[in-house]
Amino acid sequence: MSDQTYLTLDKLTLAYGRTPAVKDLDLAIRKGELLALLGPSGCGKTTTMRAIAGLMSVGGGRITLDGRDITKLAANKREIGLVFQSYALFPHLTVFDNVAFGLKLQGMRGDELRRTVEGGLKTVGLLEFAGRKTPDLSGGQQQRVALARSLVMQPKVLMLDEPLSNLDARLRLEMRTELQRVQKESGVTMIFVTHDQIEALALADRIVVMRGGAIEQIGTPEEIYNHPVSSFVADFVGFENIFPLKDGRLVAGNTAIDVSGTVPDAGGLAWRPRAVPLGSGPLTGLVRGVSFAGNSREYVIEAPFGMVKAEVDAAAPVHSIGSEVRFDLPVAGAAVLHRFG
Ligand SMILES: Nc1ncnc2c1ncn2[C@@H]1O[C@H](COP(=O)(O)OP(=O)(O)OP(=O)(O)O)[C@@H](O)[C@H]1O
Repeated sequence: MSDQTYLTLDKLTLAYGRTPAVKDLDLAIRKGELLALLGPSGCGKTTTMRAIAGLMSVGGGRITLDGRDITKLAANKREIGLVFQSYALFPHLTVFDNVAFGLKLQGMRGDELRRTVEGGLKTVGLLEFAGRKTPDLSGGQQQRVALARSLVMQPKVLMLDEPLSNLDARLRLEMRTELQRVQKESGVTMIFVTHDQIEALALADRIVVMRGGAIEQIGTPEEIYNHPVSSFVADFVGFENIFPLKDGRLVAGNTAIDVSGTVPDAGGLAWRPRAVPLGSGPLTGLVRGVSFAGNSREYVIEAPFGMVKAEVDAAAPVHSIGSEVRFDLPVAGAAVLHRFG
């Protein structure tokens, strides 16, 4: 991956009629990067992707690809590939002919066509299926045909909209690894849209978390997972205990929470259940729920200021439902949030 910016969105503003969808979005994507657009439904991921692909007109701002302003360029001139949730394969054509389709339109024929299509099928591990009709393939295989069909066109950027959401859990895992491998091998710059944080964390080089048509945070999976900047991102990546700071104190409602450690000057603090020790500490609560999760046990504790979730080793002493338990929210184990709300 080069450090140079390859695709740039500059103050991009998008709307459907009078309904704004994306506002003043700035984003710089590097060549060869695998970038995830992550966020809840309606945050503007698909709209952003459609604008990059040239499928919707831009209300304001600029899109630059490989040094060229493509803001107003027709979709078919942008050299951007798209793989949709529904693979949109031709059912009456073989795998080979599906992958060959776009190349033929460009006038490629004969040996060159065969070599290119076979190369694409090899990349996605489907060479032996070249003669099959696409309805006779599994969902994951169809997805790979769609991927090969886009890859052989050698797009400057390949965009995938919820690429794994139609697959069952096992296939999704398999395709995740596959997508990552194909991206690294082909070196193509890839952007994928997802609302699944696990998928984004597992796959992407960098994640863009979107909220309400704007970027909430950009970072590596480690940065997003360990250092969410806001309560919104923390909540999205599985911090279940999130509290605001007011006047240098951690609070829930109007109640101050006694944490151990010095509270920083920030918008709030967040703990994953794993970071909440049980059995000792300055806080007390009642156990309202316990569930066994293999290596660990998950507790729901009712404290005077609200519910707290804790996860401890399954081998640790069990606290039964209804019992009082001591616990801690140690500042040292918290993610410090710049913004709350
Ligand atoms: N065709 C449309 N007409 C009017 N408004 C639209 C249209 N498509 C999307 N919107 C609105 O634009 C905003 C952004 O939608 P968008 O589809 O980009 O979100 P998303 O993050 O991709 O969501 P999802 O994960 O549900 O696909 C939303 O408020 C949505 O209601």
